[in-house]
Amino acid sequence: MKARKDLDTLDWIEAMDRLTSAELLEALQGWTQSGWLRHLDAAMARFAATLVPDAPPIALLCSALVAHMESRGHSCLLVDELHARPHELLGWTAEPRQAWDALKPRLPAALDDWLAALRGCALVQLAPCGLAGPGAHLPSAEGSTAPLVLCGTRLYLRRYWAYEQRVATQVRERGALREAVDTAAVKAWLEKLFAPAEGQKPAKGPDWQKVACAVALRGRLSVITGGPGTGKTYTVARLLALLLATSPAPERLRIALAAPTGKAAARLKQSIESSLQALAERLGDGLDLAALTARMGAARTLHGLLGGRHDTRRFQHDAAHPLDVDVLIVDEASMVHLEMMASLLDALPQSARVVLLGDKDQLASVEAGAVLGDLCGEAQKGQYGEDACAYVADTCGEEIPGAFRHVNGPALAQQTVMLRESRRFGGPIGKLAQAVNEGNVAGAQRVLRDERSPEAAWLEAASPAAVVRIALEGRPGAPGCSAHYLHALHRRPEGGDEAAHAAWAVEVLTAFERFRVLCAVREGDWGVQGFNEAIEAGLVRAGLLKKTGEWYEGRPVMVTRNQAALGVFNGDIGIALRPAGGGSLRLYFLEGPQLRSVLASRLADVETAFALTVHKSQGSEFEHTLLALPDQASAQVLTRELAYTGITRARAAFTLVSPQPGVLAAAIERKTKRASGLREALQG
Ligand SMILES: Nc1ncnc2c1ncn2[C@@H]1O[C@H](COP(=O)(O)OP(=O)(O)OP(=O)(O)O)[C@@H](O)[C@H]1O
Repeated sequence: MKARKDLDTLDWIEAMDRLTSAELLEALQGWTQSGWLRHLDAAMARFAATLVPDAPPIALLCSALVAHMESRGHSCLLVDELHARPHELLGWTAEPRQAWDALKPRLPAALDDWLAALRGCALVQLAPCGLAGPGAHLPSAEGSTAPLVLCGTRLYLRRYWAYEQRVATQVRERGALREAVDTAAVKAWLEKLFAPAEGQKPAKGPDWQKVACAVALRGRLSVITGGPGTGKTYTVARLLALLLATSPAPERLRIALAAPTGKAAARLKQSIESSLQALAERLGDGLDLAALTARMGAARTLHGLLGGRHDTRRFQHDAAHPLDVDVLIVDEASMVHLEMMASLLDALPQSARVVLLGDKDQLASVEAGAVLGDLCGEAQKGQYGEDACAYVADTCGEEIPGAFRHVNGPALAQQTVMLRESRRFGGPIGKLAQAVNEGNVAGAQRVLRDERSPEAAWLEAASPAAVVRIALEGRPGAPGCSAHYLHALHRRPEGGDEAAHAAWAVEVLTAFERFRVLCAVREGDWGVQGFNEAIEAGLVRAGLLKKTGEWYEGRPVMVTRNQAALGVFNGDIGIALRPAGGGSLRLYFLEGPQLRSVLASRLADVETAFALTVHKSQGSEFEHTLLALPDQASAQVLTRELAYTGITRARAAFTLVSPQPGVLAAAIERKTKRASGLREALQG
């Protein structure tokens, strides 16, 4: 009896000490003021408390943290991870870690209690794990307005759960649709399209490019992944030719090209066009590839393609107003976030084919989701089933090796092909990228320290001043630096000759594209802002730039907001120049070979672009890329994907600059894991 009484007392003391909702909201407010959470995160918890006044504190805490995790790119909050490893999940060290540790004893101790509290709370709707089933992917279908959705131990903001369900449904349905294929005709065409050029050795093992082409031909959705220079666009150009050759009504084939940024879209178009041109020269009159090129039209940003409207998440094109296309090619798919992918797939007519191209190992989108990574997580292994192997044998005359076969391979794996041989990188940069990608720290360090290969170099214990020096003077053995485009700028033609002026502007812009400083972070001496100021000041000191105000001739800028009316998009990079014959500064952009300009004073949302974040550099390449890795960046920033993406922006030379050698190892060892239920939803 006494023991019972003691227990009651303990329970009572424990209950007295339990955190109240008011205390939790106050703690969140404090965390916001300390900069550990965003204001929006704490506001989410307050909103939840208003919506459901008796919501338990753990539900309010999770409301704030699910919003916080979304801002860090996660589609959901892993409640079990939060319970078991809160510091790692939140990336909190020192002070915030102590704040969490002080709060934790006042929360229920067991994960089951957390989950029970969430399940019993009116803020939370329960959903099955995996794909919720027909109709259930529409949030309104359940008539619930709960702002959170719990699937097992994954807690979502309702919107993100709905996006994930929409993407999974679309991918599974489209991935299973097969087009009728005349295998004999396709085989004959593939042989022509992929015939090795004179003197070229045939591919060792299966020609994955050919396989990718055949696979994409028979499905309504396919994924072609591979590192830089593995021939993704080369392959897709051949797919378009194959579609033209085998379509019953080729003259009516509507093809659209798109990418997340304007720059990537322009590059895709240029690359496909040059591939088609080379192919046309080789094939002669057999196929009217010139007509195909003409019909492709401009490559668009995904935002532009879908008809993005100002200040709304909705697009002109959606399930009710689908896109007018038969074939959609989307490049740089690793940059496509979950919400955009849901909108894109919704807006595709059932009859259309979509081909996603991208490098699954690159940084995922800035916004939440890691869709390409989730779609082709197992691409390395192939996992082709009997039917796919037979189809490949019939159309490509290729035997898929046993290592890439699987009796029960996932459905999407049958429509996914990984290209494995880089045609661009063979030397040190390729080796370095591979070592980083494989998590091989010693291998990466060896390449960077090998003085016999100046293509890749490492200033291991340097200061930010070393970066500025290279930007100004270059590095021996590496082409390009920031000063070079200014030498071009000073060769400005006299007079008002428009053609001479345009040729000069192209020369300046092209020279600028040869070199770039890439940073892991935005702020501080090692960040984009610090380097932009320091490089600009250095160029002024060297007499190469005259800074006459915010806008000055030669200022390179990146657009930071879409301004469709002006034809400029987030991520576009231009240089301020005076027009032919003088006048107000205009911002000149190069899209492929096309030059265009906008009055500089009309552009408010821009920033100087001597240095960029690695994120913003995706979809671009520079002859010489300098990657500056600080040691003070938060753990989430310095990752393997960041290092790999930075390195693979380099075409001919790569320079790594770090304040101490350990930074590289730390980055390589930290592989990003974005919380998402997409892989599971695609399978279940
Ligand atoms: N099978 C091949 N035979 C000959 N040349 C090839 C082949 N595949 C690709 N190439 C060439 O290799 C280069 C890289 O190809 P491509 O641009 O298609 O690669 P990618 O994967 O799209 O690269 P990135 O990711 O950088 O855009 C191009 O010059 C292309 O013409």
